[in-house]
Amino acid sequence: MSLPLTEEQRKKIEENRQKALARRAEKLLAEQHQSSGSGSCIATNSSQSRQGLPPNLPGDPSKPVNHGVIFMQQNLSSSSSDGQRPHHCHSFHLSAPEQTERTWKRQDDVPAACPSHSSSGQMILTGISPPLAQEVPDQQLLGCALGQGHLQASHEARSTPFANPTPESLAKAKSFQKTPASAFGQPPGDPRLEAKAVRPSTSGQNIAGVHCGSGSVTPRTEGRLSQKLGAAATHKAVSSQRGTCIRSGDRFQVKIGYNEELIAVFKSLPSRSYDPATKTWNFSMTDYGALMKAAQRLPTVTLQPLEGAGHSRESPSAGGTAQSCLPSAPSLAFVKGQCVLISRARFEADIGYSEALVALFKQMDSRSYDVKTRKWNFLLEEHNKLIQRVRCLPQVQLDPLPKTLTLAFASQLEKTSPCLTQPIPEADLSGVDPKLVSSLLPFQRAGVNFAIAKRGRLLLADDMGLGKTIQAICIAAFYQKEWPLLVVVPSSVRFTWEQAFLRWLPSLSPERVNVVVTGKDRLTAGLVNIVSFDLLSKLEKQLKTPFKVVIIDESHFLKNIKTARCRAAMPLLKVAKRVILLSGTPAMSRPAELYTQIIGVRPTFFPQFHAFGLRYCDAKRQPWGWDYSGSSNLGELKLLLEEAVMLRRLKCDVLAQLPPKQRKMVIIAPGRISTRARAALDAVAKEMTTMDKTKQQQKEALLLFFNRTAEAKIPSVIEYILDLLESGREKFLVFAHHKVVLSAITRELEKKHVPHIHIDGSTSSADREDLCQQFQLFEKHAVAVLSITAANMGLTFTSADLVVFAELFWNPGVLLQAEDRVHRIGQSSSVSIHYLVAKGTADDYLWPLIQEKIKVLGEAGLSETNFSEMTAATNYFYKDPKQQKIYDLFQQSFEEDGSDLELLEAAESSDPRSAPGVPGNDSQDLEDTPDETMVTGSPVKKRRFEFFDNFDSFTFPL
Ligand SMILES: Nc1ncnc2c1ncn2[C@@H]1O[C@H](COP(=O)(O)OP(=O)(O)OP(=O)(O)O)[C@@H](O)[C@H]1O
Repeated sequence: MSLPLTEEQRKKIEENRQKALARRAEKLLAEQHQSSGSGSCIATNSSQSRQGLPPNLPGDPSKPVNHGVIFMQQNLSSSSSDGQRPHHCHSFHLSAPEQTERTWKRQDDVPAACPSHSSSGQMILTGISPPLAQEVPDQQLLGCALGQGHLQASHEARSTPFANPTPESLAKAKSFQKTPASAFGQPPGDPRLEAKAVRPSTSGQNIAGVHCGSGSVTPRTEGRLSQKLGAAATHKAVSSQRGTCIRSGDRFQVKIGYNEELIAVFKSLPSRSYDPATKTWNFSMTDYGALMKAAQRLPTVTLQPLEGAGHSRESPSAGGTAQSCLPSAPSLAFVKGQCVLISRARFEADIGYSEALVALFKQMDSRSYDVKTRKWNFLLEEHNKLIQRVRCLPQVQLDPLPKTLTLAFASQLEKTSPCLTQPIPEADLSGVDPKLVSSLLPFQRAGVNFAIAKRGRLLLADDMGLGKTIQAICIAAFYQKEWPLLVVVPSSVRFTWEQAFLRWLPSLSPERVNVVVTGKDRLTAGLVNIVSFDLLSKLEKQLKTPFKVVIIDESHFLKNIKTARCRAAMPLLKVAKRVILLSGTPAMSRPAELYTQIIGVRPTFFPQFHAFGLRYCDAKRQPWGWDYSGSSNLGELKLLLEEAVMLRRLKCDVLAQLPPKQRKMVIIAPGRISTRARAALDAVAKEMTTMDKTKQQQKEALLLFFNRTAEAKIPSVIEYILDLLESGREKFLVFAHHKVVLSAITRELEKKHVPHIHIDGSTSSADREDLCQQFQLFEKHAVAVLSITAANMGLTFTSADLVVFAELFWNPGVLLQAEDRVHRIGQSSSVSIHYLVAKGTADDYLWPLIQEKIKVLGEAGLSETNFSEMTAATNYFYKDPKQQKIYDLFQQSFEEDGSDLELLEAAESSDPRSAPGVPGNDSQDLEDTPDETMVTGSPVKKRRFEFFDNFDSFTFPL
């Protein structure tokens, strides 16, 4: 056991250690000099030294880039081994001799701004060459010494990583402000004491002197640097970092070198803004008083107040109290704020306190004071009067409502309208197809009226499934005289729109509807021209005369102004007379997404995005530019949208008018079917009509056709699902039959990281239940990929209200049961069902077949479905006699007793790739195995066709 060291021995060791550290620092400096030749600092790379110090973010406003500020690393001899920066300055003994131990470096030369520590936790000094240090003005040096001055009273002292002020470091920096009080043995937090402690006195005694007074130091004076420091230490007022406040409009900026404590103060001020160009902070005048007060408490800072603002630190009043040093009125009294709309009739003044202003408010007839918000509000008709009067108050700046708002609410502002809410007049729809008009639900009719009252320019933002299509067609038809009409839609629904026009406007000849399918097509070939967003951007140059009436479906696709689709569409909207934007989710995450849609409808609103961003996106200046991802004044934005741009009804608002189920036939893009798939389909169809086949061969051919259809539809199905997700559909089911389709969908969802579940014939009963529960509980978007035959019964998915059938199935009972996974007890919404139907495939026969069967069910009182109306109205039926033959074949095959089971079994055992004479049999990527091959003999398979015995799906009350 060794004897304890004597005091003298300890001192000696410490002295030697200090010397060694100093030598090492010098050596490092010399090395750095050699390597860089610039005299800049060395950033050592001890991993320990970087702990908790994130690398500098480029342009971080808190980073003292190019401030020309130095910081100091110290190695003092008092004890503290916790490795933390001290919070109390009494452990900091600032004296010349001690400072000779310190080395200095220019912050902008220090990548990590962090001292190195030896593995034992001791700091390795880093530094710059003495000449550089000598160039630094004294007050900066001392400013840094104090500012960074959590001078570590330890051998393990660490410098402050001020280039990377983390929240913790800032918090510590703030806590340092309390140091003076602590230094006097006072409990921290007494501002007056603190102010006294830090305030330079007229006697010339400075804070450094005060602090040093209590410390013991080893007198040792070496070199010019230490002399400077010594001088600095004894002349605090001279040495503290000096800065000035400069007025700039209604704000003021602070010109000063980098100082961590001061930055912490800056960051605590609500109106702060950092200008990376000038590398200065600026503030609203409302924060002036607070800033000066806080700056006065910082021993390291001397801030020259604004001209005419009263006393500065250099000329403190004789009394010497903190308060006496504060700049006084008039600058402090300056208040700035803005008017904000709070209802269709009223606005409030969002502004700080000013006696004169309150006196003025009290003169307004419509004044009202909200005790909760502590703000005054007024009728809009007094807006202009108030603004005029406020302009006479020199210390007040109250910004009026933006011009856009005054235009939108002109009738209230100018008091031209006697009542607040004008009823929307009933539009005269006598010129529109009566079939369409009579089909409109009451809320849809109201939507049409609203649109016409807005002269055909609006954003119709009804919830999904509320029938925006029928309303848009009706509005457009009201302006039929101004056609040709342009309809821009996601490519997956081009043909659905064509069908909708034909369905709702029977007077419109099908030849006059032009669906643009390729980049070679003409954009103006029809009276109604339907084009996808992507093709529009390729074809808009074709346009010689602009369209006067334009519909944009899923208009949130235009949310990003930089996209080609947006660039192509916006000029068209600007010149069109009528603009009907449709979206169930106009903004999915932030108000900025609404901008293009707002100016699409009202091009004069907020001509500059920046003005919109400042008001509604909480725009913040960042070193890399403006950040518009936030939100502000949302109440006002809502009022503006409702007044002049948008109509939005939610499903729950109009539930009573909606049927419990709404089915939609979605004609998916034939263009997406590859040439090879098309050839395979044609070959099978031909074989079905030409060859004299046995019954078995016929069924095989039919199943092959069914399988080929499945693979041909995959790209369109995936496109449709992705469009649904992009449109904000949160939860839905996708049913398919073939494994190849189910797997392709699942793969795509995995690729896109969309939460999903997958249930097919191979999923065990226990897993099904678990997956089902998972889906029910998913809070955000999720897709359930389900086998039509393996998941069509016994499962509840009421947390979704949309079912998509990627494939048709010949047995409508199975389809209806599948629909009822969502439409059942527990469902509180109207359910949408989308059947994806591909022309030129087996769907051409399956779809009418399903209609027929459903009709029979309906006649037997077993179904309330409206399938047939959809098909008949859209002229879906085939006309070619050859097709008739195939249809007959389908019908015969499926109508024979037990054919379902037989066919399915045949399908399960068939391998279309091996079928003779079928093009594309060499396909590598096709897996035609129908679903459920794994469950041969399972009760599920037997049960699935017993739907006629299971009426629950038709009779369950909601
Ligand atoms: N008045 C109506 N009469 C008959 N069917 C209607 C009516 N209104 C809507 N539908 C049907 O409801 C279904 C949903 O309508 P639509 O597709 O227009 O909704 P949406 O609001 O555009 O939904 P999404 O935002 O999901 O596209 C369609 O099948 C449509 O034909």
